[in-house]
Amino acid sequence: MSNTSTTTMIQVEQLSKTFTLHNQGGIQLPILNNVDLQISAGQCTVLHGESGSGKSTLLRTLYANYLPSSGAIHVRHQGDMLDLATATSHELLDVRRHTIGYVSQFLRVIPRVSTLDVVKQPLKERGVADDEAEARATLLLQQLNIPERLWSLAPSTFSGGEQQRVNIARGFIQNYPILLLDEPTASLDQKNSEVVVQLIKNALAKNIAVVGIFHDSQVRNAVADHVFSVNENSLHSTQINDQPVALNH
Ligand SMILES: Nc1ncnc2c1ncn2[C@@H]1O[C@H](COP(=O)(O)OP(=O)(O)OP(=O)(O)O)[C@@H](O)[C@H]1O
Repeated sequence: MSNTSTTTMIQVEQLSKTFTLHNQGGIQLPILNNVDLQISAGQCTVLHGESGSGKSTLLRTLYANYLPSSGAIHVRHQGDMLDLATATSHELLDVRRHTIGYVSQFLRVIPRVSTLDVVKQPLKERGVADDEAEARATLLLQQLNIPERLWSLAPSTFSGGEQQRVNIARGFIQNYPILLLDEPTASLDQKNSEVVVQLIKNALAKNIAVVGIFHDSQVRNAVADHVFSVNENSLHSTQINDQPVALNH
């Protein structure tokens, strides 16, 4: 599943994140402590660790949802390395438009916006012609088994699994060089999980760097090139003689 490219797409250095609970007496919650991590093009890095260890916090910090307390997150953005910890808000928006895609577990639904438009939006924002955006959205919705009768409806009334698939279609519609996936198969049945595995493999074949959290061990083992253990702050390869190593928790 990986190719030979080793272009570094994200270099995390000594990243720490402490939450301060301002409405609870200013209590400090240290979550990430001096994390070092390198993410390469064309490879899938899985964040692993027990519940509450900080996997989602790390993923969100890589998307600049959270500002690091200290350390650096150097991202390859349009040929240069940009530190998200010190980037301007304008630069962060540009990174999100062109370089990093993020698929959260839950779709943020906008009332009255159709499924097709929700999926097309990232391409439209980049000025891609409507017929091209529509063709790509249609293909992804078909692949993800969203019935055509739902495409013109706003996804607010959809089931959890349908909403998650719309969100995945939206995340995969553009070939972001870096794709962050937070439990993309959490609400999906096996058939649709397999579609997501295939989409991830296709992305890796296009040299996209994927970072994900997958509680489903089958999905994790099917896509992981490396596992980053958030508890131990260590990165290890999962490939031994081309056989992924099973992680049982
Ligand atoms: N915005 C926030 N403010 C305060 N504390 C937070 C915030 N986000 C996360 N935390 C805390 O950080 C810790 C790590 O949470 P996080 O969601 O990153 O864990 P996780 O490893 O993804 O867990 P799970 O596998 O259960 O989803 C938790 O104790 C959580 O309560």
